[in-house]
Amino acid sequence: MSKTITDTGAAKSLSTDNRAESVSVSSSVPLWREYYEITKPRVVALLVLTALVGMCLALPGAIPASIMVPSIAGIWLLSSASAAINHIVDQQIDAKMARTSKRPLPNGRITTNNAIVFAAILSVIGFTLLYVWVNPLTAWLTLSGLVGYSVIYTMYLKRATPQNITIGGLAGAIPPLLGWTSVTNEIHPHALLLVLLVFTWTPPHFWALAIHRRDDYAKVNIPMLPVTHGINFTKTQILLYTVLLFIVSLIPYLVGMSSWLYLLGAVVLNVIFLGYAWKLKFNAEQDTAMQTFRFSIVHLMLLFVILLADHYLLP
Ligand code: HEM
Ligand SMILES: CC(C)=CCC/C(C)=C/CC/C(C)=C/COP(=O)(O)OP(=O)(O)O
Repeated sequence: MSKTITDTGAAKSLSTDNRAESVSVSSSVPLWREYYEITKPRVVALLVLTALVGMCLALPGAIPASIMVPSIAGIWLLSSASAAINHIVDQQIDAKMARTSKRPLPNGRITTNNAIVFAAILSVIGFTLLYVWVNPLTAWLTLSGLVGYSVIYTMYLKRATPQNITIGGLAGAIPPLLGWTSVTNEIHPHALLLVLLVFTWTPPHFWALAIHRRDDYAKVNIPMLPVTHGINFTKTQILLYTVLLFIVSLIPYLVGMSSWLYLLGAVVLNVIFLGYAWKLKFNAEQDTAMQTFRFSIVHLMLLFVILLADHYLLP
């Protein structure tokens, strides 16, 4: 893991599985950082935040550390493993897309075999932590998230249908339920509501980026919505999903799960999101799609932080 390698343009053109061994490349980036990178750390951090909030909302008081620590670690490890598998499966298309061409696998800085071993180790440790120290329900549900993302979405849906991310989005939406089942061992309707929130948020989150990166996806024949149905149609879908997200965001207040603080936060965040989606559809500038994508991340993060604040400040 301590081997240092260099990144020259030559590495990019190699196409065998032994790229990292066969090329002498140098990079200022240590190897552990390359492994860290294939876990999609920032995506997984937000996923874990939603799991943490799901966990905290399941009980009125504090969560015992004996459950919280193995649960968060297990969800983190299995999500990271699924991201690493996504990097392994997608390395050929990643090599051809501008956004992803510098990733460690297409660049040969990590070999396929080493990435497989890495993902397997993370998976086994993560699953064991959840199964032994949390509960089997959470372990199996988290594993279904891994299979949903790295097998069903990445290997099949992504290449098969422009609805890939609406269906595949379920895997990314499941963490709040995982947090909840960690402490209660049951599937509660309120946890499913949190899943629905992330599920409805995913299409505007991703399609905003897909508009910006449309040509990348077209180049590698990935049937993302802007490629198959055009940019205008995608913008309409984004706008409709942000309206739907607005409505879904009100439900936690309407069913008495959260109180006025959450309602206030949800309304403000969704008005802003709707504003971005409106601008994207009717008055877009060069950077509006990327601004919408970036705001989607802030939106989900703040929405879940506010859910948490509401839960503890206004019990
Ligand atoms: C099928 C569902 C999803 C798709 C297709 C998707 C797609 C993407 C893509 C393509 C990127 C850009 C990554 C990059 O440039 O490296 C991204 C970034 C991001 N996504 Fe998603 N996403 C999905 C679900 C989620 C979920 C459920 C979360 C969290 C709860 C999430 C959080 C993030 C974050 C935080 C980033 C920014 C990462 C960074 O700055 O490096 N995404 N997403
Ligand atoms: C166990 C569990 C809960 C798993 C969580 C699944 C997970 C990590 C979801 C993240 C979704 C995501 C970033 C999709 C993008 O994949 P992409 O291949 O379309 O994007 P890319 O081109 O950037 O690789």
